[in-house]
Amino acid sequence: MPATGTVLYDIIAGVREDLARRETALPLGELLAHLADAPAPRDPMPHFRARGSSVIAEVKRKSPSKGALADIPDPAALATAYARGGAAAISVLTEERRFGGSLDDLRTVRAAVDTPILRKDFIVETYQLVEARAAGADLALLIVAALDDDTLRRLHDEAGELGLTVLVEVHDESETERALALDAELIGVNSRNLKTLDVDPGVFGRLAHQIHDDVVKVAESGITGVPDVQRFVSEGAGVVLVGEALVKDGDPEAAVRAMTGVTTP
Ligand SMILES: O=C(O)c1ccccc1NCC(=O)[C@H](O)[C@H](O)COP(=O)(O)O
Repeated sequence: MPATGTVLYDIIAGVREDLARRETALPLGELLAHLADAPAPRDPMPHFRARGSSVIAEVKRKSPSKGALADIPDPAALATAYARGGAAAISVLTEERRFGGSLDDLRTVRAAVDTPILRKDFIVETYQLVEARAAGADLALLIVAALDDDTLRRLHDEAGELGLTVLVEVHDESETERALALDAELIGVNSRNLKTLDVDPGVFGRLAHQIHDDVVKVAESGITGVPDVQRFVSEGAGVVLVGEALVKDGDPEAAVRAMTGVTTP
């Protein structure tokens, strides 16, 4: 649903082109057969609900806002470092054009760690949810700004039927109300406006007040270290999602460990 001319609109246009090619090469009926070979989905929620901050550590090579971030020639090695550092989940960007990711990255990470994996992509079709599960993902991202209400609810329900935990992502009050209407158990507040790329750390604290205490709140984007985690935890975050700071860190294992278990002072 994003307005034409926004970054999010342009990303989704490319996603739809790439998705159409994959669907032609492997029709949904054939893809569905692959589900039988997928490992059972892992439930991230007990770790997310544990006392102190949990970290979703992201595999992210580049982005529209910052360009090239890290080559990541060995995503398995990075994911293993994240897991050793105590990551509650690993987010794998699978969008190719703007983030340099792929489903092969997700399959590689799946083979390397037991940690729950989030497929971080711009999901607009059922096919992408089935791809995620078949590749071994345990969570999928649904961006409220990218979907109308009917599609959002349908994809949310389909993801649950596939055994995927859904991270419903919002950036303003209206999108938060739409996420709450889904009875979402996991809501991510992205400090980054996906239409303009502006990052406002104040968004989380503003929207957290709208979100019920039984919903796990994830603070996403712009997190550079423990002070940012402390701020978001003090505002009600149970989970932080971190990409750039971790892929650029010389010791991602230690960086994840430092951001884990942070409680309000
Ligand atoms: O990161 C971007 O530039 C971006 C642009 C448009 C849509 C999505 C984008 N990022 C996806 C994310 O939400 C982040 O990868 C994630 O929250 C981690 O953010 P960071 O720690 O700032 O890399």
